[in-house]
Amino acid sequence: MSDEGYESRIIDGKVLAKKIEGEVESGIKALVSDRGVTPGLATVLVGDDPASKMYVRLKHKACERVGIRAEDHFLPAETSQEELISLINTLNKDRNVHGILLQLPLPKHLFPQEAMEAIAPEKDADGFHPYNMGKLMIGDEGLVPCTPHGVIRALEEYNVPIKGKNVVIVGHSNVVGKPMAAMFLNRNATVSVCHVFTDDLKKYTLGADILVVAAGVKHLIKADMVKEGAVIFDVGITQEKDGVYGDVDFENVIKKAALITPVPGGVGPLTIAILMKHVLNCAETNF
Ligand SMILES: Nc1nc(=O)c2c([nH]1)NC[C@@H]1CN(c3ccc(C(=O)N[C@@H](CCC(=O)O)C(=O)O)cc3)C=[N+]21
Repeated sequence: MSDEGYESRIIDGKVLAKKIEGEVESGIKALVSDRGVTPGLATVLVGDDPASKMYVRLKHKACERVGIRAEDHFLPAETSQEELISLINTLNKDRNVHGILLQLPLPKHLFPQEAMEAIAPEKDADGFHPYNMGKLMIGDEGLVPCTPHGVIRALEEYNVPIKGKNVVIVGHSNVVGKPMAAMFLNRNATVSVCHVFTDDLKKYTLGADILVVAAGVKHLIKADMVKEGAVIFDVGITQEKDGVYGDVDFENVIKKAALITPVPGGVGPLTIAILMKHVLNCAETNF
């Protein structure tokens, strides 16, 4: 690696996202011409949190690029659980809606778990429904969460072996850490999941051949915490006035990493491209 510049160590999420979106676009063209079906994604946003609004907008723009019909359902912050479930039931029955995305987090008075369970499992583009999560857990990967799916796709793209490798995941959320661990276990990696209560984080991260960090703590991972030659995915996003920061101290950690994702321009665009792929998959299997 010493004769290569740092550039080559960077996993460019935008480039990979473009490739995936190209595949999705072709798949959609085929579906439209073979069956006359245009995939549809319904996004549901409750309340007007600016970050959530931006993420939903990014997803709609991606839909436009690949040829997915996107509908935007905006509910005011004071919406009741019953009203939210009622909208989801309507979308479940709508034959032109193949994927449903309930943007998280929800306002505090609502129950996200119950709302996600209301989504028809076959329309669960996010892969958050307990049915899809359960299938993932037993090694039957259908609709899986987009970010972990994107990480696996990137490893495949760069021919990084997984079987028998030491994988360390920092963060045990239902949306990233837990499904990520299941996907690596399904591929026979040795998996450690660290989180806020982990006693000595560095002890684990130093042993990682593949490190996935999804803690939401700016620059949590420093250069002295990673192994030389590690492959590192930074899932964190901390928005500050002067910019967006990841969970990894990129400038310094890149010197030791074989491959690393930047923030922004890494896992984020990849996640959105995979979401597009899932909507296509939903439309292909359920029209
Ligand atoms: N049901 C649900 N599904 C989600 O997939 C979901 C969600 N809720 N809630 C919030 C998180 C966050 N998320 C992001 C996706 C893309 C970028 C992304 O593409 N970011 C760009 C721009 C970053 C910036 O400028 O702030 C980048 O990283 O380059 C970021 C964040 C999806 N989420």
